[in-house]
Amino acid sequence: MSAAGTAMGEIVFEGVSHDFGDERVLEDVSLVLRERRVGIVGANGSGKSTLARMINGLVTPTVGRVVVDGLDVSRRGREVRRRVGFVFTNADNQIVMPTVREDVAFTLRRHRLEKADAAARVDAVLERFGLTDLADRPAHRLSGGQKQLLAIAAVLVAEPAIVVADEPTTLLDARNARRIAATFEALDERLIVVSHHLELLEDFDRVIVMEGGRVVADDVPGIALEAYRALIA
Ligand SMILES: Nc1ncnc2c1ncn2[C@@H]1O[C@H](COP(=O)(O)OP(=O)(O)OP(=O)(O)O)[C@@H](O)[C@H]1O
Repeated sequence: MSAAGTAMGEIVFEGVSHDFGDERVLEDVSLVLRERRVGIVGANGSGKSTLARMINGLVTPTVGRVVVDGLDVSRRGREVRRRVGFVFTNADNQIVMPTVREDVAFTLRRHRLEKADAAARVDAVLERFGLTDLADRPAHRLSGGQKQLLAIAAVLVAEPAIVVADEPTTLLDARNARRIAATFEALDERLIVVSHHLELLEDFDRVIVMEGGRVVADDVPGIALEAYRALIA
């Protein structure tokens, strides 16, 4: 156990509530996530993104605490963010460099890699996401789905220990959604995915169902997704 009282490899929510102004958007969430792939589902506005953003300290709890690999996210955000890669829903928010290749390479700027090693890693990730032919294109002129692929590539190139992805497949066609599903399947990194695309989560290890800021189901996908389908029917 670490000094913060939680083990390495765990993401822990301890009695977490969150208010935006007068609105309570998360209410007393306690979770210990140890599984390799965890899905989060729920209706619009149920608190999924807020929960996901807490894992790398983009949002800090009003009450309670979030601890990642023994690090309290509210106090050690910078260290946590080195371990947790975050893929945003709106890929435009994540694109920072002019071209596709430069944008992916930008993630590695502080990794102190040899130039050739960094270039090889960038090339490999571009290939993996079918972006090689687009490498020198202006990133902002890609299609919405291509931008989503770029956003995921730009996070994975750093090989973070944990990947949190907030609705990463909303704009993807069926082929690219399958590409992402296969990529997630093959990832060694731990993965937390918020999604309305329920098939993506069917092979996950665990699915959490949010409703009105609370966890209302938390189980293997077969059971949790059925509970969610019943909830929204
Ligand atoms: N930065 C913010 N400031 C104020 N209110 C916010 C902010 N972010 C989210 N909220 C509110 O918090 C509640 C939960 O939002 P959240 O984005 O976590 O839901 P969600 O389950 O991810 O929804 P969706 O499926 O629509 O993305 C909503 O009522 C939303 O309006």
